[in-house]
Amino acid sequence: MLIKSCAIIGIGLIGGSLGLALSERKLAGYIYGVDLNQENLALALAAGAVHQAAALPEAVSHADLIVLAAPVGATPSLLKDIKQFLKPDAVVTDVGSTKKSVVEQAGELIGGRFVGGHPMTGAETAGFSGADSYLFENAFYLLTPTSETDAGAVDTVRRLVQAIGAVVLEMSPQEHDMVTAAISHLPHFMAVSLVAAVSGMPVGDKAMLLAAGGFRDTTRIAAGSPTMWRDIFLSNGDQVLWTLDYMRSAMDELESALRRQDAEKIMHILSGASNVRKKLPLRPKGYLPHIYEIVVTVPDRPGIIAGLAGMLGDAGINIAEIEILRAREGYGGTIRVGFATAGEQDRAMELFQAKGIKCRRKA
Ligand SMILES: NC(=O)C1=CN([C@@H]2O[C@H](COP(=O)(O)OP(=O)(O)OC[C@H]3O[C@@H](n4cnc5c(N)ncnc54)[C@H](O)[C@@H]3O)[C@@H](O)[C@H]2O)C=CC1
Ligand SMILES: O=C(O)C(=O)Cc1ccc(O)cc1
Repeated sequence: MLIKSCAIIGIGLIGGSLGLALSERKLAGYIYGVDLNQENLALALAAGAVHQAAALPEAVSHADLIVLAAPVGATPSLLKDIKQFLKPDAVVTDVGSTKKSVVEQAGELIGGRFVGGHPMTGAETAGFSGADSYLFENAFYLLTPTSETDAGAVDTVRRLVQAIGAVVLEMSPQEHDMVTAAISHLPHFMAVSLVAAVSGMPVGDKAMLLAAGGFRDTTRIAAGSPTMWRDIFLSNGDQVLWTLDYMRSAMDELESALRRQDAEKIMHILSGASNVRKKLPLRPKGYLPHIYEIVVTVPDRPGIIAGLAGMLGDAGINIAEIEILRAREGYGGTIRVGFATAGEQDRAMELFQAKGIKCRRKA
């Protein structure tokens, strides 16, 4: 056990997943859940993510660790609310998607015992019903201590984050907000704008009916919680606007090449993006062990994944990772299967090939 008593304020997707991860791994002796939403509290209690649903004063006054996991717009008033009830040596952290303003406010209100945190993992489903105790496994978890932050408090949060299976990266709140504006907030801005733009076109209704592949992939995150994303945009407005300047120049460049019918320039831009996209790491390379992968193409039939998993299981081959890369109704799917060793990868290839299943080694 790392923490005797913990209070999670906001027991939705992230707070709930944290509660599950802490309780299943027995990392916290007692977990209080605080939320305005009674349904989320009841679900969290029933699933064992918290031991007790409590009011904020009771939870905070007993807790050694307080985790703020409500949307970032609620954090400033929560910091004020918890201040008067904190035990003298309690550590406070948050999971919010933006860091600079929260870390500044927390520094003023709470001092060095606040450690800014941000798990780089999640989903577009809000609320406890989407909570998952494995959410943090192998995910980057950003911590943003400053020169004012207490080293012991950082150590407490770092050990807890590592214990739930995440990979800690430390950076300044300012750098955090620039990086996440680029890889998370700008993509969300673009996904939302893409949905709005296409819905507003005269062909919008028919286009939505046919939307598949590219449109679906590019807009998945637009289904995320409007409350959460409103707060993120408002709290990181300057950095999001800064990334939009880059976005506009990139779009202008492609647009002007198109207006000029400049095939060579268009090709150059497309190839450049294609090369960068293909090299995106699937997982934090260098932090986790190498995974030996194969890609399997199978018909779209009920039970097909269970069939593949069963064949591997019968042969004593352990699956380290499995991911559906593509699944189109009626067209079959492509599945990436990862193994811990090259030997298991070889044996899986032989097994599938012997059964006539289309597969290839992933480079
Ligand atoms: N959803 C995601 O993929 C990720 C979200 N985050 C951050 O995590 C935080 C929580 O997000 P989610 O769990 O996704 O949202 P959620 O909507 O699933 O959960 C938030 C919970 O906070 C509660 N809440 C709101 N105001 C409150 C208040 N004043 N006092 C107590 N409870 C309150 C809500 O009732 C809700 O149950 C946000 O700051 C978000 O930016 C960070 C990483 C990923
Ligand atoms: O659904 C996804 O792909 C996400 O990227 C989830 C997410 C949303 C907000 C964050 O601050 C971090 C991760």
